[in-house]
Amino acid sequence: MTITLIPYWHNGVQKLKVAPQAPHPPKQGLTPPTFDVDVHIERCLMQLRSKTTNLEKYIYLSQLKHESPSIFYKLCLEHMPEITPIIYTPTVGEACVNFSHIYRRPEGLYVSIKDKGKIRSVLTNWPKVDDARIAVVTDGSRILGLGDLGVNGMGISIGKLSLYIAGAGIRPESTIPICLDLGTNTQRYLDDPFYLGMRQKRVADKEMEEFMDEFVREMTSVFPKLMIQFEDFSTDNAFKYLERFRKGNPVFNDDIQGTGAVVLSGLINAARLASAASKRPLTEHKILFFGAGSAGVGVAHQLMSFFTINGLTEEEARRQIYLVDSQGLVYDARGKLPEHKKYFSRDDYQGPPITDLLEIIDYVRPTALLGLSTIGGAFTNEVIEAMALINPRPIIFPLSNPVTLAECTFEDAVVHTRGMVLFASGSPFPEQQYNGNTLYPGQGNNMYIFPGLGLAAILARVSEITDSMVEASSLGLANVLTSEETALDLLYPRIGRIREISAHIAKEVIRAAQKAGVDRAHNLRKMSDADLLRFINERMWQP
Ligand SMILES: O=C([O-])CC(=O)C(=O)O
Ligand SMILES: [Mg+2]
Repeated sequence: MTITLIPYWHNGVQKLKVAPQAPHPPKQGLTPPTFDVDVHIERCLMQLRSKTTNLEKYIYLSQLKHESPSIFYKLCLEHMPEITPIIYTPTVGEACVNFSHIYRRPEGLYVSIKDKGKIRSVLTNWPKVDDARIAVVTDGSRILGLGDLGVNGMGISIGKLSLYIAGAGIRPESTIPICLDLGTNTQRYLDDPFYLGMRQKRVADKEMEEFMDEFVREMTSVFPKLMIQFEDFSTDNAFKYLERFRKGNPVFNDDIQGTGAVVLSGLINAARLASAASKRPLTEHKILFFGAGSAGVGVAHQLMSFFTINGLTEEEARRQIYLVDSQGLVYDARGKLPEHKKYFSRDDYQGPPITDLLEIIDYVRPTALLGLSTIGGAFTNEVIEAMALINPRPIIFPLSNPVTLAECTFEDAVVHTRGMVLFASGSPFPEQQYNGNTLYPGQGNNMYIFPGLGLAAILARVSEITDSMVEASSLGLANVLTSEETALDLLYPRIGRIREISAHIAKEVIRAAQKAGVDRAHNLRKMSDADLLRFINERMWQP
């Protein structure tokens, strides 16, 4: 027997290890005579395409993932644009709504309010405690724009982690999808005999707080190398628990910070393209937020920090931002406001309340209109035309998920701006033909950010995730476009390049972590950028 040595990196030092022996060929007769993996990927694709509904496709893929993770992830990587909308937004939304009906087998970890006081004993039941590096945790209270889905929210934790594995090469056994069952206020589920969660209303704030304190304390103790991504908590709790736990723990909130980073990145590239006509840098744009929940306010804060880094005072930066919520323009004289909206409330408007979006556009004259309202179709043709009337290249981002809740379609945005729109949505839309040109919609979804950010957090073993790291992920994404992509007016890179994109983002985030002094893998500090990038690529799991 010959022994082959292969080089690898450990703590920044190149070492050698014995190459694994080729697996024994399958015993003759137990597989078909001419089985071939590459042909099998095509076979799976053919089987997938034969399903007539998206939900059936979702079920097919989750069975495939269970039976053969390597084939599943190979399929994902080779056909990212086709697979992503099934395992993730928008189909994952439908899968969550129906989760208790399509349920096949346990996947992930359920921690319920009845475990309060003994959460540790639930966490230690996880079969791969030592491998755990990343958990996506939801309480199901605001799944995409679909509202309180209770324990059915598990589907979103599973979907996000599939993208971590496919998009950033996190090892499958390092991931833990978690759903916290704190009850649900959705009566339809409480009445549903198939519903898999506790049949009770959501617990009161104080009880949730005690539960969350115990949960995070035990998570960091049972899984000391774990990063936690909070996902789809209702707005108040999203802000509250991010602030409560982010100091000294590697936690981040995908809806506030991930969405903030991805939208900033799209705005940077949109402003670059728009400036050819308007000569206006992003810092001079006026941004109107239609929707003031966790995502809207998260994006507004991300934008603020970009503005101030680029020379505006805090006051100047704040003046560029206008929030609209369900009661119209957010301004001081309107009366009491929830905490997360106060900072952006306008003091230069005295009333009366303006609720009509067209009137608000007329008053603000925004250069960019961002939809984070979960009100499908809120950007009517008149709204789109109004934006086109005041901007040569209007920036219109209907970001609500899933696709049915998008504020407008790409087609409407193209037609009513005569092809001039700079567009990104949260969920995917098909490209459009206009005047003989193909126009491409951007997908401003946090899926571009979290895989690379999480990979960086794991590799650099960070003690916390700073604003500067989130900012670095955003700028990293904005700068990763190829010249071919820029020439096509794309705002985001093609999703098929996700591994390359994630590696680049991870490098930028690790550098930011080092600057902030929150990295614990000090050996990465002395690597050159090229070595760090190679190290990141080598660490990615390959199906
Ligand atoms: O999951 C997605 O597609 C993006 C997201 O975080 C959300 O909409 O809550
Ligand atoms: Mg989310």
